[in-house]
Amino acid sequence: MLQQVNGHSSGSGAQGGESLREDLQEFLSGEAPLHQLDDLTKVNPVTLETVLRCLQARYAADTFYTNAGCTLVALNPFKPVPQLYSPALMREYHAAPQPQKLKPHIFTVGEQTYRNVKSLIEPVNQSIIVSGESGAGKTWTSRCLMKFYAVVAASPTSQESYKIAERIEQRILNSNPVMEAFGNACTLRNNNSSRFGKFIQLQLNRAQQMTGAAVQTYLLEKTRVACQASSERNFHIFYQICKGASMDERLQWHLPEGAAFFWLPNPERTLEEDCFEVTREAMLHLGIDTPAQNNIFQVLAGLLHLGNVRFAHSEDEAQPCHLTGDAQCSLKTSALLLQLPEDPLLETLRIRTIRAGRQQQVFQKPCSQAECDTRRDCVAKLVYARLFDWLVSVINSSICADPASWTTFIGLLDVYGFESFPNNSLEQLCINYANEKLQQHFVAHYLRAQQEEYAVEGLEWSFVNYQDNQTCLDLIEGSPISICSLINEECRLNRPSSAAQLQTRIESALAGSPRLGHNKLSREPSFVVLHYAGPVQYHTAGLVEKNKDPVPPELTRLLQQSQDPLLKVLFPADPEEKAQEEPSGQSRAPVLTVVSKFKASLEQLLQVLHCTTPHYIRCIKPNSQGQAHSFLQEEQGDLLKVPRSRPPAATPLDSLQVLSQLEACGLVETIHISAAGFPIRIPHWNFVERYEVLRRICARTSSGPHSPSPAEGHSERSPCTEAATLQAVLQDILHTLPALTQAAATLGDPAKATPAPVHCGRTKVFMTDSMLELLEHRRAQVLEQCARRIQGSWRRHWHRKQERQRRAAVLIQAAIRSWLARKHVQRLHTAATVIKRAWRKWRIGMAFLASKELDGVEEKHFSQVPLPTGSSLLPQTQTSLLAAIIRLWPLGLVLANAAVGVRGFQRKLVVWACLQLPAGNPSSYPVQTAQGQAGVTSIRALPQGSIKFHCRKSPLPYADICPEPSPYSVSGFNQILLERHSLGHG
Ligand SMILES: Nc1ncnc2c1ncn2[C@@H]1O[C@H](COP(=O)(O)OP(=O)(O)OP(=O)(O)O)[C@@H](O)[C@H]1O
Repeated sequence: MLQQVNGHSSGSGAQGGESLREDLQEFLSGEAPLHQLDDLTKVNPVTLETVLRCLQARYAADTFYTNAGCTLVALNPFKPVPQLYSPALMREYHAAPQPQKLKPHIFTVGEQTYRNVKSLIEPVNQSIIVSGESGAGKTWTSRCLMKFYAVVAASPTSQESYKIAERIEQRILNSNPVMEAFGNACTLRNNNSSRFGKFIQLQLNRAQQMTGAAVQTYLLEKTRVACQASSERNFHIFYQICKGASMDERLQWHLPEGAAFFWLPNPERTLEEDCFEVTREAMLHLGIDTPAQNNIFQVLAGLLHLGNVRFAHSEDEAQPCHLTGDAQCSLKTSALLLQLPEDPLLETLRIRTIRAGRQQQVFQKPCSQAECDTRRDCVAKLVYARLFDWLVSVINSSICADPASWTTFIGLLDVYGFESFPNNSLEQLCINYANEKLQQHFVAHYLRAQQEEYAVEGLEWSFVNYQDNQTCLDLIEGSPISICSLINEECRLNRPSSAAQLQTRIESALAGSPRLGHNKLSREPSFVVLHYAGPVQYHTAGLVEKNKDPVPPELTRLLQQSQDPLLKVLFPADPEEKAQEEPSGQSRAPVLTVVSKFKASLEQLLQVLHCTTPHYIRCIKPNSQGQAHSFLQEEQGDLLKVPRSRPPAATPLDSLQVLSQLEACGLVETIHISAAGFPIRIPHWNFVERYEVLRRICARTSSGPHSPSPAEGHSERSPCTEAATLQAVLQDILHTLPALTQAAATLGDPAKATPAPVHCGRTKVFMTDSMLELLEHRRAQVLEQCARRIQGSWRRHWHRKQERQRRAAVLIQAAIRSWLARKHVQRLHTAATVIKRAWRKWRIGMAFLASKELDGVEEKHFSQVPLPTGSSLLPQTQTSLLAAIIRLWPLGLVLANAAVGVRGFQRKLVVWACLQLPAGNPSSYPVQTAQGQAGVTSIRALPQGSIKFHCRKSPLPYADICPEPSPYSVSGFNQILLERHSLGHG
């Protein structure tokens, strides 16, 4: 379903699909992590994948029990789990006010059954059906449950009754090792595999105390006595006696140490189940005393020796087969141990007795080697099967309470799971037939439970259209024609028919059955039955013979001759039995075939189960290696190791086995039943929360009775928590669904145009996968539209924001630039002011220095300079003269120091030009130079503007240099006077 949902979003890529899937997974499964989900039906949606994931997560968290509706799924830990089955825990579950609120456990089931019995609500009797494949933990579970009842159902008031109860419980518990020793064997799949089915009835009195028990067994695999698959073993008891017998017993039973027996393969393997002492002890508790035990073990030793009796092929058909090698010795020992006459034993094994004609004339015909082997094996199987039945009857007589002393019971059915091997025969047909029957029983019960849930939610059951496995049962056991009836008919007619003929008969007679298949690729004659757990191919070869399970009457007669006390009990000389064992072709009595016997016992069992309240425990084997910490998950096709450091130890084939177990135990069927109804159950609030978007979108296009306007819808959102509003919103969403399906139809998806399979219960919305798919698809569309709108708005907003930011940036930049410019100007201004101030200061300093540099006599000296002749010069003339002096001082200097070449008039001209005296008589401006005179050597101007005459030779290096015309030209501390004009005007 999730894949389908993903299919819609495939356009958005695998990643998008994955995220949607996770999102949906999270939504459907709620917040709880998978390993915390106590009930597999709460895994939403209930698919194989999610169920496997949940089981795997729980297994990784060392949580081995999980509910699956009315079923408990038990994962085999394959390791001792401390305190998981402790008496303290038993008492805790027993004392809990609501044990179902504790963690799922077999004790929850145990306690539930116990309380049901106490409540006396019909049907009072309870049954627990423990199923699963070999090695999944059925026997373990049954054993633990028996211990649980032994603890909780034993609270007698008086000391005496306490002792009685304790003795009974001990006997019940002791029946386990005895039955396991005789009925269990080491197989490829389980070291302690039960080779029989059993139903244990724990009998309770009015005070719900365990007063006794009864065991019923089904289909013991007796062929194992004489025939074991390679790498497998015979029943445990044979190994126990060979390994555990004392020296005396070895002598008594002719079991020398290291003796080899054909029927004792792989004796070197030592298992914990090979504990002879435990078996003997338990037998003793059950009332089988030591002599009786010895008798049993002696017979078993006799059978082992019988297995060593080997026949050689006889060239002459008229002659019986000879014995090979040590066979004679083995025959002798076997006859001795079985207390049978040796010769009749050999003769019965080698010669067939035939009665023919009206007179019932007796003919004797030597058997072929194969027939001899079959007859020898038949003796062993017959003895062992009867011994086993006898043991069961002894156990029953030991543990069974007086019918008047018990009123109710709790039944424990430990039944072999569904089997499908490469080569399936009558045994698998019977086992799978039983599983089909139990599955039908389970389905009826599960559907009833479902019905109850729907009723609680106020839903009508008629929506669920589920076909159970009746068609398959019709094919197997139906009347008048079915597989069983056809096989029985072959036995009754006793006509020679080949395997191919049987196949043709079955196929032609049952051609109309939808559950009958045919494997065209199979070379062997076979037919295929489509079981609820998958198709199984049954080979027809040997089917009729196995069904007849013929016991030549002479073999029974022979065993009746035994002097052994046990064999005498097992094979009493019963005239009725004798008559029944007449050759079937001649007898008018109905043939008692394996199938008919099995069918009868199965019907009896189902009758019992129908009168009880059933409880189901499905045992699952997490891996085929029997390893702890590894769980195989089908989806990934590989080994999912809990601690990742461990190396992988299983192949993908194993992962298929995990899935097939889930199929075989009916878990897949449970899922299918869920799918036939409403596998998706979403609480109202969650539904509204997720799909409210649909309502708001659809409100624009359609106006349902509850559809508010979009604006209303918006304002309504917050009060949704109110129950009434929630209901209104829920109804609105549900009203949009027909429009959705219609839209899907117009878009050319007719599959989704079917009426919306959605039902609103009291607390949950129930729907099918397809509806969820449609809702999710529409939601994805709506979200996409919303996403587009959000993207558009966001882009617009973003662009506006960007524009605003750009403008702001420009503004900020301009402001900063102007601020910087102002700052710069300010700095320059400040700097200029500082410079100016410093400059002024410096100039003042310079002027001061300059003034100090000049001697202070000049002015005085100048004033004292004698006026030229004719001191009648006017002050104006004096000023002019002073100006001339000032203007001419450089020239004077030049001339005074000039080269010798300028003389006389030339010299005068130069002076004239220099002075720029007004035209006139130059002689009126006599020029005095310092040359040749001590006196003014330079004229300097102080910064203050006053003029000083330097009367002596200046030490300043620049005093002789012609000054620049610039008023700022400064070349020494004192300034060479340049302001000619100001001086002139001054
Ligand atoms: N709850 C458990 N805790 C620990 N180990 C377990 C548990 N259940 C089963 N096992 C282990 O798994 C093995 C097989 O279990 P068990 O014999 O009960 O399987 P089964 O389903 O009865 O097989 P079969 O049908 O062949 O008899 C046990 O011998 C035991 O080692």
